Amino acid sequence: MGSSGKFFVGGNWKANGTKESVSKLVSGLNSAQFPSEVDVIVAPTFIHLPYVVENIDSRYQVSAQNCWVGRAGAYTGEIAPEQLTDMSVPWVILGHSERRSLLEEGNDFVGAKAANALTHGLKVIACIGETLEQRETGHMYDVLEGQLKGVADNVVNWTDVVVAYEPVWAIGTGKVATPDQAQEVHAFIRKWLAEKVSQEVSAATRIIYGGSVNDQNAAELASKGDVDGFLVGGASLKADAFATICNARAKVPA
Ligand SMILES: O=C[C@H](O)COP(=O)(O)O
Repeated sequence: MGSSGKFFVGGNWKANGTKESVSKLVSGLNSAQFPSEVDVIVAPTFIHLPYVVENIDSRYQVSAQNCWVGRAGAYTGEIAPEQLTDMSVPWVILGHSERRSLLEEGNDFVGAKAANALTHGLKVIACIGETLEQRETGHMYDVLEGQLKGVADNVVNWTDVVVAYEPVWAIGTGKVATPDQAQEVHAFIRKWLAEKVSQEVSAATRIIYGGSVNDQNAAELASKGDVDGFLVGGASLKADAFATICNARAKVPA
């Protein structure tokens, strides 16, 4: 059973884009068609956020890809949540596996960042996911539980939290999880939320899938009951492909 919320598609642009390519992408997205029953979020780099906030049409919501764990202040190179809300950026992606592995962000740190972001009025896309080695050695569910616990130990109100399941082995590799693999883990996450947080949070929280989602595979993944949307990397840099993914729930796979 999926969440009671709207289907959700996020585009994580990662460290991609130039003034020229971002302008072309925004204009392509402004011409794209998708149903109003889908929440569509785009997450440019910090440096491109003001341009995107100013120029993308109001059907889209804008997200940062990270924020600081505390208030604004003497934290060189960081951006605090209240600075994002001041710039009309309502969302932030936290705990992406690239930050967990490259910057050694741990479960509790990600949870603390999520709590801080929520306190300052941001909505949070909280990412979790296992590596191939963790999956193949039977540690997948322990890893996912630890990551979920990091969020649950810190976050009190889940209303503005979306959980993104992104198996590390599927990110940017072209090796998408099968619809059944995604459904199995999403169902596990929903059950965990019901048991460890509350039935209400489990029923209302959107659990989205990320990892090599594209315009060819999105509809079949979206047909799974517990897949409430996607977090898209590479394919979100192409307006046409991204628009197709935004329409995935409406399509019946062949
Ligand atoms: O945040 C998005 C994910 O890392 C997925 O990236 P990808 O679609 O390029 O595999």
